[in-house]
Amino acid sequence: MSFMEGILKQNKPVWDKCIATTFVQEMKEGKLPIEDFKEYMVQDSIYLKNYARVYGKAIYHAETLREIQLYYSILSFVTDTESAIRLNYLRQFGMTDDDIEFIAPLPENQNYIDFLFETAKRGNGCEILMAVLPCMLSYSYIFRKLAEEPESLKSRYWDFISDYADDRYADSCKEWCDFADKKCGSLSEAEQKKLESIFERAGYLELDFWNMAYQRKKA
Ligand SMILES: Cc1ncc(C[n+]2csc(CCO)c2C)c(N)n1
Repeated sequence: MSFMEGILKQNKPVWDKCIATTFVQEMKEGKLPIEDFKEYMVQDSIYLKNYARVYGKAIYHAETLREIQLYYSILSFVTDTESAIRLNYLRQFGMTDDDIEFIAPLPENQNYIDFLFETAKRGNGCEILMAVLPCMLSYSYIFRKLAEEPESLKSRYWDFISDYADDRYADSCKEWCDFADKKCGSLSEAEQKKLESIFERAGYLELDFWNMAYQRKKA
């Protein structure tokens, strides 16, 4: 089993917990109140802007031109492709990316951003890669599972679900895993353990993010 295959296997339980959150289940069923989805979209816009900043440091640590090209292809996905549906929703809410600049991140979001920045500040290239990968890989895993369920097709959020469940997106995830295997797969066991713990930590922060809107409602 390759380094990344091992990591994916280890992290499936956390990603399944993400699927089981009230937020994700209600999104699949189409029952999620639009106000909750709005809060998620606004928070996610803040998150994505900060997520993109971490790639600056990843590129700084890059060892080859190929690596730089891979990082900026991911970055353009974050700021352009991924943005299309998000911007569409923001428009429906009467907002643009400029409005996002005035909104504060909720604590769960801030925690995740702090973790990304902390890893970017102190970590090496592999460590930074482990912090940013779960975000991409967990979404493909979660949304492909959702899209398999017929209920999702009828959900008002189907455009959002199908976007991340896309086959081309899954292919990109496979490429990013192959890259991570090449970059980090031959490190010492101690170093790989450290990378695994960073990846796992990011997975739990993803789970907190999914629980965020629901937590607020309960409070
Ligand atoms: C909290 C949070 N976590 C993950 C994603 C998903 N995501 C962020 S960047 C990216 C693709 C990079 O090519 C993907 C799939 C999100 N939107 N918000």
